[in-house]
Amino acid sequence: MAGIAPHWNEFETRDALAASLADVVAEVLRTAISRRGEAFLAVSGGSTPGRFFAALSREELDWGKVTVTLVDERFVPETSSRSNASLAKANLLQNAASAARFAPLFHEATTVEDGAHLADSALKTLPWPLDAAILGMGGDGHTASFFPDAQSLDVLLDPASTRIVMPVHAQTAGEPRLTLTLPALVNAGLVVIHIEGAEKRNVIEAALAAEEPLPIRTVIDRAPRAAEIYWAP
Ligand SMILES: O=C1O[C@H](COP(=O)(O)O)[C@@H](O)[C@H](O)[C@H]1O
Repeated sequence: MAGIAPHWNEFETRDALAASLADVVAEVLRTAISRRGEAFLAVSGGSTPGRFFAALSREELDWGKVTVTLVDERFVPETSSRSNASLAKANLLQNAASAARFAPLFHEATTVEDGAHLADSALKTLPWPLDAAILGMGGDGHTASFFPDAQSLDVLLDPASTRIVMPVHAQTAGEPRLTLTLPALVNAGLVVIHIEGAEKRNVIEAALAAEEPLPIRTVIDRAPRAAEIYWAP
């Protein structure tokens, strides 16, 4: 199923991208606060969002009315260097944004399945839909934790899923993971795919051209509004 074509936003530098994306997301959060009294944002982990986090953390808005969660997480505690929660807390929930509430995906549990149930219940109490989902993408075409080799990928990408958080097992992912489901992500008011470098641009262009979609293509195709791709070399 081909969906709405994404909209490309291209920048000469990664700093320019970060500043522009931070301005856009801050405005989305301000508008949500004025419309419904609160705002809800999901961000990615990985190596890409650092500059964006730093710029967004300095935006002036009523951060006390903002809830921040993650699009995905490794099944590791915040003490791990691989924790996306610890990355977001150290880089986004700083400066003005230190007043925001953080809703983690990781919960102490014996299995990632139990942890995902705990996260699902906790996140169901939050003000859905997301106002903005800021996705990244790996060089293999995964986004959130929708890895091409994930077990039951079709369940994770089920547009009719009633789950918000699901466990993920994928050989290429390293440890087990937790991910927001496809509907939880694509129904955000703003869906951004933040990628940097020629290699990732090639991956996304190939995914958009290919017959057999990679997970990134499924997310783009299932978004009810055009996904916004933010790219810099
Ligand atoms: O595993 C992950 O990787 C992707 C991409 O990360 P990057 O280091 O290539 O920027 C990220 O979007 C995702 O949230 C993260 O868990």
